[in-house]
Amino acid sequence: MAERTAVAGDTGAVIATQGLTKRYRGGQLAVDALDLSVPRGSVFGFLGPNGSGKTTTIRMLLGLIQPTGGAAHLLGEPMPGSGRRVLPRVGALIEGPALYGFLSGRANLLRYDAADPTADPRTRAARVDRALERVGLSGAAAKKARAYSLGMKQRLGLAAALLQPRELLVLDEPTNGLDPQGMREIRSLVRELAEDGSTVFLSSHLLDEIEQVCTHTAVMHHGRLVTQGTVAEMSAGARGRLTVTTPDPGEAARVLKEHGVSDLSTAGEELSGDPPPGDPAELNTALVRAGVRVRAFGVRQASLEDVFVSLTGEGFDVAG
Ligand SMILES: Nc1ncnc2c1ncn2[C@@H]1O[C@H](COP(=O)(O)OP(=O)(O)OP(=O)(O)O)[C@@H](O)[C@H]1O
Repeated sequence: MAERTAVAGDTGAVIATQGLTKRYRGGQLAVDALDLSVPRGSVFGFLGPNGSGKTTTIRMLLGLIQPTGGAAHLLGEPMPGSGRRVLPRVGALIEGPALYGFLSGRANLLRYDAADPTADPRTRAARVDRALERVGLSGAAAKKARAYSLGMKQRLGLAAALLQPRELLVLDEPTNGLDPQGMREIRSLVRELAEDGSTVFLSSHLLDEIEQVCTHTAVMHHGRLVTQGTVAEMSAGARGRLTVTTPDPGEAARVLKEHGVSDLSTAGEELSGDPPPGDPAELNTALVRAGVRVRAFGVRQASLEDVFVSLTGEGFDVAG
């Protein structure tokens, strides 16, 4: 789990929404009264199952679609009204980068840079080379983009977002469709970018990705914000899962139930359940006193999945 925290002494939110709402024309309420606050310097994971409203939120934040209600501020400025002024300070990667397959990686970036009226043409080549280097594509810069793997394309998209220094990076499912190696590369790049001082806001439907990379998270469910805060606080706030390994599972289950353990399940010699508040050592003592032979006893730290399940009463269904 990431241990980094937001930059000390600077609590300004780089993204703030108040009651942000989107109802699509067909009547679908995709985002429902969202109050989001993304601290400067955080790696903020916007987590939710498929269809929970993440992309819709990002599109509203970047001024790509109009909200039906509420307000959004990006870097302290109202959106979409201040888009022209704010968006040059924001790098974005949404729904896969738009690339020309017949051009090399470098030529693609040169085009991106040329489309930016604030970019000095005299320093263009150096900027492009630096961005390629940043994402580890210098060696493949002359290759046509259509020959790139999905991970390389994603990195090229990130390079485009990094041509200028950015205060905020907004990445919509940046590891979607990547193999484990590609995912690792993108995740370590995200960490590096954050270490260099950018705030990174990334959406994901992968719980472990958020746990590995992010300092903060907001959890969405059916268009509503379920919770937000630091990843560490959130996991600490939820009670972990108790597991006991014993050759006497029947007797163990009886004792654990009697001592307030709920949602018990047994698989062979292993039992698991939600422990009651208090010191779990008491449960172990009770088992031993009752003559249960305990081979292993532990409380696994709560994961974000436990938090999600406890707050929504539903499993975290990524296909949902
Ligand atoms: N253009 C649209 N018109 C109507 N409904 C839409 C439109 N775009 C998205 N929706 C619906 O709004 C809800 C939220 O979708 P959204 O794409 O924001 O979710 P998501 O969390 O980003 O999911 P995914 O990861 O699958 O993209 C879904 O029920 C989706 O079907």
